[in-house]
Amino acid sequence: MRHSGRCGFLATDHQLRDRDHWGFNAASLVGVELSTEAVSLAICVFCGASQGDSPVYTEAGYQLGKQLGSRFHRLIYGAGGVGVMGAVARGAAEYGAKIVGVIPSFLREREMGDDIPPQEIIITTNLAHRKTTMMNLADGFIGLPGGYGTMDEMFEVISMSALGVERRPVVLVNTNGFWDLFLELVDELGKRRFLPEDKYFIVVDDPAEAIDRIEFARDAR
Ligand SMILES: C/C(=C\CNc1ncnc2c1ncn2[C@@H]1O[C@H](COP(=O)(O)O)[C@@H](O)[C@H]1O)CO
Repeated sequence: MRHSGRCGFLATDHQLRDRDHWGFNAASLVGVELSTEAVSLAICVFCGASQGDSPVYTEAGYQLGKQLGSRFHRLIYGAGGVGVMGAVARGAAEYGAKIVGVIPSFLREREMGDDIPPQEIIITTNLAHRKTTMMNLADGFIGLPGGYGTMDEMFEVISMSALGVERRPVVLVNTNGFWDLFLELVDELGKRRFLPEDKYFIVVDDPAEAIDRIEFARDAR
C-alpha cells in the first residue's frame, strides 16, 4: 500500500463546484489526500459480472485495480464482488485505492457477493440511474471484457463521444483480443457509412496503458 505519507489537502466547496478549476472532475478530490507529484483521477471501469472462459480476464481486472491503487486513483465501478468486476475491486483495494461502487438494489444479492472489498456503496433505483451516477463521478472510462451490461455501458459513452457531448477519454483494454469483434463491427459500420470515420475510443493491450492514456488526457488539458 502506497497511500501512507502523502501530503494532502482537500478541495474546497468552491473548487468542487467548478469543474474547470481543475480541468477535470473535481468531485474526484472529495476526501482524497493528494501527493505533490500525482493528482487523483476518478476512473470508471465497466466490465463483466462473469469471469469469462479464461483467467486472463480476471487477471487483467486485478492488474487494472492494482494500477489504480498504485497511482492513487479512485475506482468507480458497479459494486460487484464477482467476475471481472470483483477482480478489479480486489486489486484496487489491495493497493489502497478509494472505491465507489454503484449498484441498483435488485442486483445487490446477485452481484455483490460475500467478500466484496471495502468501498463506499451508492444504491440506485435501476440500471439507467446506476450508469448515469457512475458517469457523473468519472474523469475517464475504461472498458474491460464483459457481457450485455458492459456492452451497453461502453456503447453509451462511445456514442455520446461521437455526438460531441462527451469529451472524457474512453479506453478499451483488448485482453486476449476480446474487443476485436467490436472493432470489426465498428470498421464495417464505418465502411457502410453508418458511423463517422473518427474513432471515439482508444484501444490498448495492457491495463497499465489504459491508465496512462487517461492520465495523458488530463495532462494535455
Ligand atoms: C439500458 C438498460 C438496460 C441495458 N442492459 C444493461 N444496462 C446496464 N447494465 C447492465 C445491463 N445488463 C446487465 N447490466 C449490468 O452490468 C454489469 C456488467 O454486466 P455484464 O453483462 O456481465 O457485462 C452487471 O452489473 C450487470 O448486472 C435499462 O436501463
